[in-house]
Amino acid sequence: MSETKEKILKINDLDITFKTTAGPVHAIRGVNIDLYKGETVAIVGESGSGKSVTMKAAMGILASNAVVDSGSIEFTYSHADGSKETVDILTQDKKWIRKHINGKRIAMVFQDPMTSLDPTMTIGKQIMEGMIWHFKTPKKEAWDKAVELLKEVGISDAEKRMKNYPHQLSGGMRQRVVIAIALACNPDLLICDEPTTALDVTIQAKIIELIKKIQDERGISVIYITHDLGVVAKVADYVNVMYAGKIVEKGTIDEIFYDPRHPYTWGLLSAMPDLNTDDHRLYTIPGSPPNLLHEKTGDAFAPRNRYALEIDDKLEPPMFQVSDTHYAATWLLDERAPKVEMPAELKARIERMKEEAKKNGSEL
Ligand SMILES: Nc1ncnc2c1ncn2[C@@H]1O[C@H](COP(=O)(O)OP(=O)(O)OP(=O)(O)O)[C@@H](O)[C@H]1O
Repeated sequence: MSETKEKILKINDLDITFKTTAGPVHAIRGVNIDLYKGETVAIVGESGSGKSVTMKAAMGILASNAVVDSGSIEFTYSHADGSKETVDILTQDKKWIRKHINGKRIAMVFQDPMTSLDPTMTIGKQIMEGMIWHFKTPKKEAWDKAVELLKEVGISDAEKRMKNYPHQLSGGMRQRVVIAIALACNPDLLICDEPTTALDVTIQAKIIELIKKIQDERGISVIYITHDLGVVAKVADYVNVMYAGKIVEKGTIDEIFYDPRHPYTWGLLSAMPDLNTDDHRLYTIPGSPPNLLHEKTGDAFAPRNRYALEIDDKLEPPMFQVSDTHYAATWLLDERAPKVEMPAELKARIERMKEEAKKNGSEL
């Protein structure tokens, strides 16, 4: 990538605790993420790892019991005249964010289109709404733009579809409408939270392709939140693996898939369905994610880690650098650690993935 990359989002040392009646829940612990124009970053991890809270913080829509202990979220967006402005989302009030950022500069596509669509409103109206509210676009112009957007997301008979209600469309079509709504105000950043989980496999692939195509054409940046590494492989330039509120490994897509260093990433990769073999016995990472109400000393992953060292119970591992772009928080990377290799089955699987990629002439 060139040196002139334009930074869109910089999440800096983010730390968030939720106040609950049972005590403080330390949900986000020192998260750093950088995102550049036109690139895609994936955040992957099991349920409860902190993916959604991180993204809600970036959109300024944290729950009212959230306390930001430290950090900043610098978002750079473009004005209509092309000029740029950078704000720290965490210091802006909610009203300002609703007016200037949400749905306008940062748009979101959620897992289930039915929850983001209003069942009582035609899809045309729902696409026009943001343009009219944020930009005071005249109705006729908003209508024409909405029809264009429906065509852009691959909906035929767009004029007719404008008058349909969500229940008159299939699941895949509804998600296309949600994408059209997200694009209506020409955002700089699209956040996709498990956008294909509720859809069947062939539709999933089509929606992923659509998001990619739109991203290329419009040069927008995308953050994918998912627990599905299969999706990550298809979409991401960079991957952040989260565990118990912390990024435990980050790297380019090739580094994470071909040279993973954290035992948790090994577990996630081993648990990925492998379409290239007949072996359908799926590996699962033993145990379950920690209860963040009870903070543990040392590495939060240690109780589930068959490669844990003695130090893991005492001291949290720092981020060890593997390359300019690749980091992992595991004591296994300390020079004093015994030499531990990833499981042999995973190694074999990675070799198969490489072979497959070579055959298809793609990077992954
Ligand atoms: N309002 C809240 N009050 C208390 N705890 C919360 C609140 N919101 C989130 N949490 C906690 O923060 C942690 C991270 O949650 P988060 O929703 O970000 O996980 P996730 O990785 O997005 O999971 P999923 O894949 O299930 O969406 C969890 O332990 C969750 O229980």
